[in-house]
Amino acid sequence: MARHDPVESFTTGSGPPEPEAKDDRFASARPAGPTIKGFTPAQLTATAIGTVLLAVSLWAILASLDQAVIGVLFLLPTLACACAFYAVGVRRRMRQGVIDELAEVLARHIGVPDATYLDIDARQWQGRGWVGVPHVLNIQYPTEVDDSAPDWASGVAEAVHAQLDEQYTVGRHNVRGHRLTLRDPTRTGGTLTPEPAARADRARDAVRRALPETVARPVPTQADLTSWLVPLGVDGAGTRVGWNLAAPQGHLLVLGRSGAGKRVLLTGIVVEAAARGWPVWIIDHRRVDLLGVRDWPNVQIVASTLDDQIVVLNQAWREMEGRVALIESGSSRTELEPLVVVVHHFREFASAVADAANRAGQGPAAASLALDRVNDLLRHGRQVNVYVVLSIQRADDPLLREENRDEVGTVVALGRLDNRAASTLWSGNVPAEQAEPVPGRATVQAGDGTPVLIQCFWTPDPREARRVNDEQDLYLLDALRPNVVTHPVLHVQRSRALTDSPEASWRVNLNADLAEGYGSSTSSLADWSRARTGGSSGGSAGGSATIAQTEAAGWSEMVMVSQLQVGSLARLDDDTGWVIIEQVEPVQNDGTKLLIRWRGNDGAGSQMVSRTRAVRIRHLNDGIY
Ligand SMILES: Nc1ncnc2c1ncn2[C@@H]1O[C@H](COP(=O)(O)OP(=O)(O)OP(=O)(O)O)[C@@H](O)[C@H]1O
Repeated sequence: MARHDPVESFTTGSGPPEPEAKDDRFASARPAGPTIKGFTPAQLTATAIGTVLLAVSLWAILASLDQAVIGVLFLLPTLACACAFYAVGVRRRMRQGVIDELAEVLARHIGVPDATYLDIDARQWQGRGWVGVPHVLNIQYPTEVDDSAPDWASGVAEAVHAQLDEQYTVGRHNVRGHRLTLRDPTRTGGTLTPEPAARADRARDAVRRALPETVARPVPTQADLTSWLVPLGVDGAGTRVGWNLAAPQGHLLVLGRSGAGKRVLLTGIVVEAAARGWPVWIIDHRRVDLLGVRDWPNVQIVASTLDDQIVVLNQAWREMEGRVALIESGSSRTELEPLVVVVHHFREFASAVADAANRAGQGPAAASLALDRVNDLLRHGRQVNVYVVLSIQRADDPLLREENRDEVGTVVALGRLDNRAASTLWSGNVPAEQAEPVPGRATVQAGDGTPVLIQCFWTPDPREARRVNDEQDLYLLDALRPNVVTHPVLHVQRSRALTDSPEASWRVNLNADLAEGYGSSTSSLADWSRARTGGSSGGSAGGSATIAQTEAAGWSEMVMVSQLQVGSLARLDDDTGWVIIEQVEPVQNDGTKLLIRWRGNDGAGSQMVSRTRAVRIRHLNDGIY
């Protein structure tokens, strides 16, 4: 297995990242206690309840003195007062909610650990319905905050403007007291924060002119293939924007509603990873979205049933644990090649796993298996070069906990996000322009960098391209397909059939393994990965033994069509299935193709196939079928 040297072209460095240093500037800064001016919502609610009780008691006393009518005359205005107290309490709570959200956004913008480090005193609520917006804001921040930049205060005003959709001017910036006062423009002079709508319109027009609607994925050069930067698309200036696995947080999160372009983007990522010779494991919860890459070289498995998906996730986790053990026993991270684990439609997958666990009568720990495993992979995977690509529909999905967001280096949000989701996702660093409703149009943020608008590369679905016989797409796929297959296909190997009961199935899944080839084989996936990385460098003696064992037993492999021979047992495509090759002839006037005549279970046929297409063959003397 090839070692991965650092690649110079990386902007953020490549190769195994060092653990990041923690920001301890605020270690000694005590969070300011929240300052709530006037009555709290709870006090107002208590007053309302007290008033109701008072009114009812008064009425009861008067009624017992045969003065019920006078009692009602007392009761009605007092109840009205109670309602008013209650309504004011509710409004207070809603205003407090607005300020809490603003504090979250500002905490990220200012760079304090969380919202409790800020004290925001919001006053003069006016306009905008019943709740209103504050026209004066006093923001007290910790002394550790670096507010020396000349545009620091106006930057905060802009962040408040983006969150509350109201213009502010900087009323006063008390640098010594670490207090910033923002006011609405009618009360004080000063520079208005620019209107987001106008800013966004200008930026959107510029981007619309610059970004094309379809950009075919460029065929990787030799230099690209040694890089850990996986191209995602192009920005308005035509510069490639990529996912850098070697960045401090290596994983990738893909967000987007139905039809936004997740499948196309994931197909591209799989193709790029496979071209670099990295193994790819796919959990495709919709079952058919990524089926098109099932026969792609180096895509070891596309798990489309829930049972298989559970096994693949579990095995990815075990693989990670195995790699950690290798590192603990002295191996170097640079000996471990990247393993890319794609979890497509994570929300649905996690829910389905929870349902399966409940059906099987398992406890809450089992129900959160998918979530826990993915969290572990996100947290520790990159230390051992196991990288997760997570796709999910909504940016505000509660499955994406804040700490997960910190583990994910690159986020691609396809399509539009609402303001709230955007400010949470981009940590207050909200992009000036929203993605247009064009498939594949996305906002990308790498680390804490500025989010950029890109058009994701178009990568055809190999199955679909074959089905509709789209010549251009087939040509592109031929060029993208790796010529060398470094990782064999895998299948789920279970100890026995899954027919007994949900409980038995659950247990069998947890103990199931992955094995090479389509048939039964003894080598486990974890062994195989380690074997490839440690084989010659002494990383895993057990792994080397596995390869030898596998080769003695024989296994299926991918070859180019030009390598097919008469008598080969080959799988040309999904339609023909496994066939025996009877003849291989050149095609007249087209040196790029070969005419293949074959015979299968359902009869014989012929087809013209590109010489460079990779097809899977099985060796007739290996005895595994
Ligand atoms: N990068 C792109 N360039 C050009 N067209 C694209 C691109 N991405 C997606 N499309 C178009 O949009 C369609 C829908 O894309 P895709 O299937 O990837 O969406 P999706 O987000 O996976 O949807 P779902 O969640 O429903 O599976 C594609 O069939 C394609 O026609």
